[in-house]
Amino acid sequence: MDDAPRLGSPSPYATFRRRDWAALRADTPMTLDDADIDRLASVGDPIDMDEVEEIYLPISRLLAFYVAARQELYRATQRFLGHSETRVPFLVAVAGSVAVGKSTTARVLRALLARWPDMPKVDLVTTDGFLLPNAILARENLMGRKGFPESYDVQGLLRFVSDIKAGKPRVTAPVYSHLVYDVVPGEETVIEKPDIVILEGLNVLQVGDKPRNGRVQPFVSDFIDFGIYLDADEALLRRWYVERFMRLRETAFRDPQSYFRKYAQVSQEEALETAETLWSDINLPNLRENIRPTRPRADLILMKGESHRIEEVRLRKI
Ligand SMILES: Nc1ncnc2c1ncn2[C@@H]1O[C@H](COP(=O)(O)OP(=O)(O)O)[C@@H](O)[C@H]1O
Ligand SMILES: CC(C)(COP(=O)(O)O)[C@@H](O)C(=O)NCCC(=O)O
Repeated sequence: MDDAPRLGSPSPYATFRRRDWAALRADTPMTLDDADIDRLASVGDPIDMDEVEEIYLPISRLLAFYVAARQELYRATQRFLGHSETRVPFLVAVAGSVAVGKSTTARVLRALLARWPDMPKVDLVTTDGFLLPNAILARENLMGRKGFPESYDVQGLLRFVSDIKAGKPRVTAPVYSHLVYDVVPGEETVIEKPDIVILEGLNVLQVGDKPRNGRVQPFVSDFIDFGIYLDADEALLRRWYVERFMRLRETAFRDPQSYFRKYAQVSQEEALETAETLWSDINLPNLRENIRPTRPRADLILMKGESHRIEEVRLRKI
């Protein structure tokens, strides 16, 4: 991984091989069983008890320290201002390429954090709900740019995260359906009085555009308390994307409502070609131009190898 700062200054990250990271679990108890773990995996993204014990329990322990420390900082400001103390939700971001397995990571984290002894309320939101509807993307000639910064309602997403951090008791987000490949009109996710929100998506560590009207543009990453970047080599990501597409042909694409239903009918070769094209024309350029450049902004970088196993962990130490 190349996250070293320029000019020979020391890396801001401490790097761990899997075994060394696993030891940092210390005495964190395991609160999930095999059935929980099976339920949390996504299509084509396997996860097992070893992965939870060796990778995710140390992350859960680390996050407990971060949440307590962040809360103490808020309290300091509130005391200074003479305000009565209120809790401010802690925002965790999970970023990374399409098909890297962000949704599994986000779900496992949610399950672990929700079982901390103080039973925090943990909500999970994906940024795809803030994609512009297909009707607008088509009108703006952006259907081939889904997932790129210009395909999102950035202001809506920004309002959503700033409302959460401002302690608004009820915040809503639009909902995206992978099945119909579009935002679902009238549907929403409701977030009420969360302690922790996990925000998962391609763009959660991105920063705003160039200054406009003399003002620096804020972005979602301004509100993130802890950012995780899930990474893997491009060749693996491509393989996982294509394999998932071919597996979905046997399942989700058979649904008459599926945007990709045509690909459940065509030949294996034609479906493969489509998956390869979606990867090389949309998802790979987006990874290179907009997603991977945000990696050095993460607090924790998880590097996956074959079989989706996390082989290396980098933790920001400065
Ligand atoms: N065309 C599709 N039809 C149904 N489900 C899909 C489709 N594409 C992706 N998914 C599912 O949507 C979820 C999010 O996928 P993605 O945005 O690629 O992120 P990641 O793989 O990093 O979790 C995954 O659980 C995946 O299995
Ligand atoms: C919906 C996505 C943009 C991911 O959105 P996210 O939740 O990360 O904001 C992505 O899964 C996607 O559909 N990309 C478009 C190209 C494709 O069909 O693979």
